Amino acid sequence: MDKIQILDLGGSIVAPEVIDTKFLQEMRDFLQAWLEEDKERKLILIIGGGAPARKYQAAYKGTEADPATEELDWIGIMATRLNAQLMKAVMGPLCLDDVVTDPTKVKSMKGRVLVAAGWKPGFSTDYDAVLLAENFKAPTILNLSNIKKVYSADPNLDSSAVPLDSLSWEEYQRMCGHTWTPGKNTPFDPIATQKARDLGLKVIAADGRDLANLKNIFYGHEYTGTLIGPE
Ligand SMILES: Nc1ncnc2c1ncn2[C@@H]1O[C@H](COP(=O)(O)OP(=O)(O)O)[C@@H](O)[C@H]1O
Ligand SMILES: O=c1ccn([C@@H]2O[C@H](COP(=O)(O)OP(=O)(O)O)[C@@H](O)[C@H]2O)c(=O)[nH]1
Repeated sequence: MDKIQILDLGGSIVAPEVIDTKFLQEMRDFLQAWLEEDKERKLILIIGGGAPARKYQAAYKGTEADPATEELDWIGIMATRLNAQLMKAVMGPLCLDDVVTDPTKVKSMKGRVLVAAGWKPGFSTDYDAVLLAENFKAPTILNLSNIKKVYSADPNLDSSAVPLDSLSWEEYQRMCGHTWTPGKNTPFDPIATQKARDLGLKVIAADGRDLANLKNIFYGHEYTGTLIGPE
């Protein structure tokens, strides 16, 4: 496991319809224990918009026949910032920096944990995670959301979709496309995908609520999830 770990935490994990405070506490305890084992370890947590983003975007969409894409993104960004502020508080003294809102400006951290939120319209927090991985020279992003694996198609729309253990960036792009729409539901967003591919990064997509599985990933044991890239 790398000394610096980039956790791209989907909003569905941090802020689902009802926030699961016990889960947040358990996740904090697990991450804290991992950090305590080695003084050189660090964590960057990038937090998605979750239910508040979708709820507020839906409210705005309800008022407009043709809602502005940028407004939808800004609403989503503000939700990521609220969720990130919550995560920063949950991490307590491990996190000494303010929540990051421009990933291009940050190249170091004071604490053991850095928490980041959305930056500007045009992509999701997956892209912000890629920019932070680039700045901190981390080769892998752990993308944690509400799915156990990436499937051959969206399993919620296609019942014949099969789970995949690994795939290349090219295969992933063929499946999830190249264009961005606010609130888009894909395991990794298309803009982030192109940048991750260009940088030769790896992404492990896994279920963020399964802490036993997360432990397996952190400690290099066999895990349930999908490896995308690096080719
Ligand atoms: N090929 C695919 N494999 C798995 N899930 C997919 C795929 N394509 C689309 N999805 C959708 O992506 C969703 C996960 O993305 P998202 O809801 O944005 O997660 P998060 O909010 O946790 O980042 C799944 O619930 C699923 O509906
Ligand atoms: O840098 C960013 C991050 C987020 N968003 C917007 O905020 C929404 C919620 O963020 P994200 O998709 O990362 O949250 P998640 O789907 O993981 O809950 C996105 O759909 C975008 O509309 C954005 O425009 N720029």
